[in-house]
Amino acid sequence: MEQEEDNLESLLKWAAEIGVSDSAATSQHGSSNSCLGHSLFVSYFPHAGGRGLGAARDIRKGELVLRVPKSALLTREILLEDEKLSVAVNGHSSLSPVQILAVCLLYEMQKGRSSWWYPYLRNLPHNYDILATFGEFEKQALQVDDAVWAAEKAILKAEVEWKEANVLMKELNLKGRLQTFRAWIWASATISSRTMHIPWDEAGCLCPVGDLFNYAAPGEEPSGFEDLELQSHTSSFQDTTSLCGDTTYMLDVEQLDACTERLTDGCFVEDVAAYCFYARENYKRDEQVLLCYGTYTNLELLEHYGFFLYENPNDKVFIPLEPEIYSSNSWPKESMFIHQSGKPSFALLSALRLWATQPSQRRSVAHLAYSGCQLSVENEILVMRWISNKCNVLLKSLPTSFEEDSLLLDSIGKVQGLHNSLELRTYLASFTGEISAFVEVNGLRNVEDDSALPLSRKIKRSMERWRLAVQWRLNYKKILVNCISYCAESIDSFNCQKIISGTEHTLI
Ligand SMILES: C[S@@+](CC[C@H](N)C(=O)[O-])C[C@H]1O[C@@H](n2cnc3c(N)ncnc32)[C@H](O)[C@@H]1O
Repeated sequence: MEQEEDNLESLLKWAAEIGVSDSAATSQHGSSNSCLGHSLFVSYFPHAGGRGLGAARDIRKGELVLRVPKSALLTREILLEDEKLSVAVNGHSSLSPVQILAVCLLYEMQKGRSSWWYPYLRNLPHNYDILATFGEFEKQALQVDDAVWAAEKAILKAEVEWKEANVLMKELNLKGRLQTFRAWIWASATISSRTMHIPWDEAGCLCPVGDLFNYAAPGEEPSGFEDLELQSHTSSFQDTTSLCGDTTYMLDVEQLDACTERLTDGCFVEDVAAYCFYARENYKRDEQVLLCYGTYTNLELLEHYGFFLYENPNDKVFIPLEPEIYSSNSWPKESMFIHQSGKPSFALLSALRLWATQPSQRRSVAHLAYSGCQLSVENEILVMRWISNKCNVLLKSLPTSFEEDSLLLDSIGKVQGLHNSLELRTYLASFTGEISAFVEVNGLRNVEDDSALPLSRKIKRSMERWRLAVQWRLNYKKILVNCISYCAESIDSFNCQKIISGTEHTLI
């Protein structure tokens, strides 16, 4: 712990020396022991990302809170100034920019203390929980086909990319441990979860100190109109055009445009040749200052960043639809889903209303369906029943129920609090099912009775990924449960309308 604090202190000192600053006054560069203190400080936020940045004072929305000069950004371009690396990389033009950045990163790690980036590199996380790190047990614990496939794809992609880069890593004489799949996953996860967009390199850059911001999802779209759902990634800067007051250190329109394109609250600003980070909202002193990395579902967050949000306004559940539904409308597939709240998306409702209409009548009501109108009480009840039934079938097709998962999650939480293999074995002895399978898979069944050794790091990591998988599927099921309630409430209200109007066929 003390070592970590020392490492962090050296990082902040080094960053100050190279011009990273959270102060608008450029004169502070190089003189301070830390690049932070004016606007930000590093702290630990146990329920929102762990290590992150807090507000050192009250901060107004739109204020510049951190600037990282171009020379401090770790890019392929800078790392390839090393001649040996550059010559070797030149012979491997088939590797992607991200693969090359991964090799460059591992090559830089090999330099150890002699690397110019050492103060930064040694503060990088040692482990990640992105989908590509999931073992078979953890992958299956996701239960939902789409998620299991996403994990399989991510693992396969990492393996293929690693094998492709292997020749280059050998040529560079990387140490054995830096050539392993484990090291590759570490480098890929570092890139996936920490790089920021730069206009001149699609692999992005690592941004010292700037990569300490934890994530907040972009808020609701300003108009609330769901067409915006069709843009898979929206910017949290959309509503900052009304900024007022002292604009000296605030986002100007051009910067705003630049950042909007990049879809985050931070962007590279050419004029000042620095990565600039702006407050996405007003913060009170000591609150965590968050950054929007983009618009992601929970599965996407897990895939690329190794975490997800319990409350994610951009989470979605896709229910399987009959081919005829897809062919009877022109909505893109990805627009037909259920929101985190349980409400069917605009496009899903529109598509189902049309599909539930007699084929001979579809043409005449299509314009109403596409503009979001309900077609008739009967049609609406049919649609709600259909969605509710689909959700029920989907829930029943999964190996465990919402309630069972909640209990399991409690047990995993308790297990994570245990200290050694003996405690673990004793606690888990009474369990069957998935818990028992975890014990088996991790070889805990054969632990000696008197083993009071602390749990291995490997087991703790595996347990954390298992917890993530169970929590993810629980959130997924919660959306389906919410949707069933939403449909039931809608059906009740339509039945009331039917009674009042005395007819089943009126257009609403
Ligand atoms: C760019 S880094 C942010 C700083 C990071 N916490 C650190 O200690 O270096 C992104 C990583 O932080 C964690 N993270 C960020 N936001 C989070 C959040 N809201 N909840 C949980 N973890 C989060 C995830 O592990 C993610 O991959």
